[in-house]
This record gives sequence, C-alpha cells and structure tokens, in this order.
Amino acid sequence: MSKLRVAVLGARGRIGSEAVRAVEAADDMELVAALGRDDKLESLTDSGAQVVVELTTPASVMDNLDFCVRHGIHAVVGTTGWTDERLAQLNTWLSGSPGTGVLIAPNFSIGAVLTMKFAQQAARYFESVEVIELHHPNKADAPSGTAARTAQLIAEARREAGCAPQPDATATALDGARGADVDGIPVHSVRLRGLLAHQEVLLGGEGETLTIRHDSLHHSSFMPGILLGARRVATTPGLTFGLENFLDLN
Ligand SMILES: NC(=O)C1=CN([C@@H]2O[C@H](COP(=O)(O)OP(=O)(O)OC[C@H]3O[C@@H](n4cnc5c(N)ncnc54)[C@H](OP(=O)(O)O)[C@@H]3O)[C@@H](O)[C@H]2O)C=CC1
Ligand SMILES: O=C(O)C1=N[C@H](C(=O)O)C[C@H](O)C1
Repeated sequence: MSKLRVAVLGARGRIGSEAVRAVEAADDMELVAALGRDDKLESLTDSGAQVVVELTTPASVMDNLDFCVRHGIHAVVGTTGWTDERLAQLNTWLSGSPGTGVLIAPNFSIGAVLTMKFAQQAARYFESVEVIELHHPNKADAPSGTAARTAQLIAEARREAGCAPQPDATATALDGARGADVDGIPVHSVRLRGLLAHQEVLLGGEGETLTIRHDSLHHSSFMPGILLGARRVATTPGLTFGLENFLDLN
C-alpha cells in the first residue's frame, strides 16, 4: 500500500520538530516536506504532499491554509488564533474545493480532549466554573486555544441546561484580576518557566468543588492525535473542528 505523503509547516518549531520526527517514524507515512518561515509554499505542490500538518503561528496560518485549500491539499491544524471570522473565511475557501478536508484541533492530546468533554458534562451541575491554563513563557498567545474552546463548550452546555449566570459580586480594583471573560466563563492564563501545557477547570457548588486537571509534560503527548488527524482528514471533506470528531469517546 502506498504511504501517505505528509508535509509539516513550522517544522523547526517546538511542536513542529516533534511532528517531523513522528511522521518520519510512522510506517504508513512519508515525510515529503518540512518547511519553515522562509521556505516556499510551492514545495508542497512540488513534493506531492497529500496532507499538511500546520504548526506555525496565528499570523501565518491563514495564508498557509489558503494555499493548501486552493491546491486540494488536506490540512491538520494545531495553530491557535481561531475566531468566528477566520472560520467563516476558511469555510468559504473550502466551499470552492469540495473534496478537501481541514481538521483544526485546539489540542491534539487525548487528556486535553477528555478534559474538555468532562468539563462540558460537569458544567451544568455547578454554580461556578473557572478555567486556568498554564503554559511555558514562550507561548505566542493567551488565553490558549484549548482554554478558549473549553470555556465555549462549558458556556454552551450551561446555556442548553438553562443555568443562571454564575454568581460574582466582585468589584474589581484592577483590570484583569478576574481573568478574561470567554462567553461568560472566567479564563486565567499563567506563563511560567518550567511548564509546558496544563489546564485546570474548577467547578464549585454548595459545599463542594470539582477540579479537572490535565498536564502535557512533553510535546510527544500531541503526536498520536496529529497522526490520527493526518490519517483521517483526507476522507473527511470540509472543516472539522476538534479532534474528538475523529475519536470514539462514548
Ligand atoms: N493543537 C495543539 O495540540 C498544539 C498547538 N500548538 C500551537 O502550535 C503553534 C506553534 O507552537 P510552537 O511550536 O510552540 O511555536 P514555535 O514558535 O516554537 O514554532 C512555530 C514555528 O513556525 C514557524 N513559522 C512561522 N511562520 C511560518 C510560515 N509562514 N511557514 C512556515 N513556518 C512558519 C516559525 O519559524 P521562525 O522560528 O523562523 O519564526 C517557528 O519555527 C502555536 O499556535 C501553538 O499554540 C502547540 C502545541 C500543541
Ligand atoms: O502553545 C502551546 O504550547 C500549546 N498550544 C495549544 C493551545 O493554545 O491550546 C495547545 C496546548 O495547550 C499547547
């Protein structure tokens, strides 16, 4: 059977360099291009890449996906910075290239995907919910894509269950003291040398709290999800948001 021809964009970055090694080690894949900021996107078409793994920066990802979709190259995207406007733009591009698949995964690690699912399940049963994400200080953005997605999922679950807004009578003396407001859920970002990627969801009710915590201790935690995404995206046309769509979590 022929191997899946995979290219990595952002190949010299923290997660991109790990993805290069993971693709090289996969028996069913061939790494056909490993590109950095100054490399030409035409290398993707020249090398016959079928799937691109996009691990660059929020400033670069849209141009890269525009190129991929125009050339019918499927993409597995870990890069953060997704807004409704960006998703709408991507969907417009995809509508002009009906066979092409794009997976955007706010987080590729199974533990983080489960954290989001568990938080979504628990959200309706507690009066208060807050999200704390903790990352290395070189991370480009805050809050993390995972925390933003977690907060959105929690907010949706609470709306569907008819929950009241959570109580918070604080008069803040300093801007930011209560974190960022993501769809009504406070999200706090910690940047600390020594950390990699961590998240806690704190839920509180009368006389009890529940904490759901996940720790990515090494970039290897993201690799099974990236490889799964690369194997599945070519047969899943259109936009898929979240690795959970490729997992059987029931
Ligand atoms: N979804 C997930 O599970 C995960 C997502 N991420 C996300 O992935 C992204 C990258 O993170 P990280 O590896 O830590 O960041 P790094 O800064 O370490 O790596 C980004 C790399 O992308 C390169 N780059 C920038 N622009 C382009 C371009 N136009 N074409 C090709 N390469 C380019 C950079 O090159 P240069 O150094 O020359 O600027 C750099 O090597 C972030 O958005 C991060 O949040 C990270 C981990 C897991
Ligand atoms: O930049 C990182 O490191 C990570 N980025 C993603 C995010 O913003 O959620 C995924 C993970 O948290 C690591």
